[in-house]
Amino acid sequence: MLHDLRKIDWIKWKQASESERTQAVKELQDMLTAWEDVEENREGSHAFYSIMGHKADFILMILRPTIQEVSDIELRFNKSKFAEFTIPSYSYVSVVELSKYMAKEGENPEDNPGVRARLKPRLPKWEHICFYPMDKRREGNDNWYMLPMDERRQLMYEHSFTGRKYAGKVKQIITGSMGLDDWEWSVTLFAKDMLQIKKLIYEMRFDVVSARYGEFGSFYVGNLLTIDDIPDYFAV
Ligand code: VOV
Repeated sequence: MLHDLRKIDWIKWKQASESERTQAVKELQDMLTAWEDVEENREGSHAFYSIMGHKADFILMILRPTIQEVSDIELRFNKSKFAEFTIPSYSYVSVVELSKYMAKEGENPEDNPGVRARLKPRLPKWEHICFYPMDKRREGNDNWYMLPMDERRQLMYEHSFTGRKYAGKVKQIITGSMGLDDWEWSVTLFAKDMLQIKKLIYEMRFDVVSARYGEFGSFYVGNLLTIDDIPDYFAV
């Protein structure tokens, strides 16, 4: 998975001719339409959201079965007319992975339909997004990686208990990035009501796994941008 966060160079955008802007918007819409087909065929997924605040103007998330496919999309995106008006502000590379805590002994995970669906997630097109990277702490007595497996499993169970209270309200996509990027996981949350994200994260702060062992990077939050919303969003 690639999280690609960029700013729009609004000055350049406003200075461009009407026909250049139209071409750029159309190229973006065409790319999103092509990715929707990929998603329909269950060969990947994507998300496109505007981002609030100074850290970025939009986030593009791309999920594909192989890293080469993700790279190709990034390259094609960079070569588009639309990308000429963007300035990279953050990016994150990670991979969908199966839990070591929930695995059932003796079961081939590929035989479990729930597991197969987990390996090929379809990002929900809910109104709001929240993305941040995180680590598990390794400091003095608070070293997650020195805890016995049973204790970690119990703490993760408590974590999932809090999370499950938000079923239908917040959907989480946790992807692993050890060895791939600067933090250990990316956390991406989707919600129909942004306040549910805030409530969930607040409640989780009291779970030992977050209170004692969680370390967090910058938070990015924003709103869904559909293909039909795009012309209005970029109208100047
Ligand atoms: C909708 C909320 C929600 C739910 C239901 C949920 C459930 C679960 C389950 C069942 C599991 C374990 C198995 C697996 O699926 O991997 C996890 C795992 C994980 N989680 Fe989670 N999580 C949520 C939400 C959720 C949030 C908001 C965060 C950020 C923490 C915070 O304080 O800001 C988070 C983090 C993680 C991480 C980093 C891992 C991997 C830990 C590892 O050491 O491997 N998570 N999570």
